[in-house]
Amino acid sequence: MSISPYDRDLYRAFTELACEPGAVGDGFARWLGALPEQLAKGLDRKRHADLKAWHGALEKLPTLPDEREVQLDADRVGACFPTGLSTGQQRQSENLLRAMMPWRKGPYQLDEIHIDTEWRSDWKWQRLAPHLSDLTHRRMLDVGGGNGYHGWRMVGAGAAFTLVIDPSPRFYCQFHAVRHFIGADHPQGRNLHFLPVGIEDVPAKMAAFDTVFSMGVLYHRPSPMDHLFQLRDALRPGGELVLETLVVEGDVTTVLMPGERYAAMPNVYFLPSSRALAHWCERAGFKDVRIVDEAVTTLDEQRSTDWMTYHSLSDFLDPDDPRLTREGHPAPRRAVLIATRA
Ligand SMILES: Nc1ncnc2c1ncn2[C@@H]1O[C@H](C[S@+](CC[C@H]([NH3+])C(=O)[O-])CC(=O)[O-])[C@@H](O)[C@H]1O
Repeated sequence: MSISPYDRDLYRAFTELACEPGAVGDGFARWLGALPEQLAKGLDRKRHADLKAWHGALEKLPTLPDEREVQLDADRVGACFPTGLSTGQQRQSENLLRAMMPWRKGPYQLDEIHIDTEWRSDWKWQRLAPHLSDLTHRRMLDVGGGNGYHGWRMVGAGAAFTLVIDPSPRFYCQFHAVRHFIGADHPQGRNLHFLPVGIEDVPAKMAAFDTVFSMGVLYHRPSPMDHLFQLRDALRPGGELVLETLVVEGDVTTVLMPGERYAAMPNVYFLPSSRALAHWCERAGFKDVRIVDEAVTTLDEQRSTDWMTYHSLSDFLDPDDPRLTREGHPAPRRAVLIATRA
């Protein structure tokens, strides 16, 4: 079996974790066995017609100077090079990064290239970060982590091992492009891993992660309680869940199931009130459940940019009443919930 250089550190980290005693070792040993098949399926060029072009762009990124300054915090996520990149390297990098558009999650600063993404993902992090347990030395899983923006913030906050899973092969390529700038051999570059799979591919009853994030995923799941059970089972007892999803206003019994589309998105199933969401989490085996943030998404946080030129939130709202989506539902409102696995 040949392992792509992009996935070498992923295998190395899984192999080390598979040697740990108890549930962690057992869970990662099972997952390690499934990795070749999962990677082959997630990166199957027959299923994803554009993958060849994104992969090609990734492979053409120029070799960068070893000396770099990595920053993974509120001011910037990215790296710069004290010796500078040549104009040719800057231009080539920017063209190749643009070949992976649309860039939805970020922003990133890769030397002088500012990737102004559709979402200000840093604002979401800023809202939830004060409520997290100390991430130092923790083992993290980010389910549906997009191109890895929040994963980099977890590494920046001191997490030991962070795994982003997301079934999008475009996000896999974007992640590795950012990692190329941060440095695959940089201590922080080595701590973040990406697997192009969905939550359904996480082995059953891992009980291995100290913290599990699921942000922007629950409303896409046709069976939200099953999603909560899967998140619970990935956590060790006492581990922390960070759950962010679309909600509606209402009491503990309120839940909206929109029609075929919600804010133009297909595959949106259940939008509970935040109190109903907390109740679901308690029923799923979580304790100390608390809603730490609830806010209507603003047009400054999600918008079209030079790096994501398609329609965005303003196009999905009722032009006469921005409190409603164009389908007549309440406009997107998101809650962040933190809970502990009982
Ligand atoms: N079965 C699945 N399992 C896991 N992930 C999935 C699945 N199906 C789709 N996804 C992925 O879930 C992500 C949802 S976006 C949230 C990104 C980030 N977390 C954010 O909070 O900004 C939604 C939003 O824009 O908020 C996408 O990247 C999908 O590819």
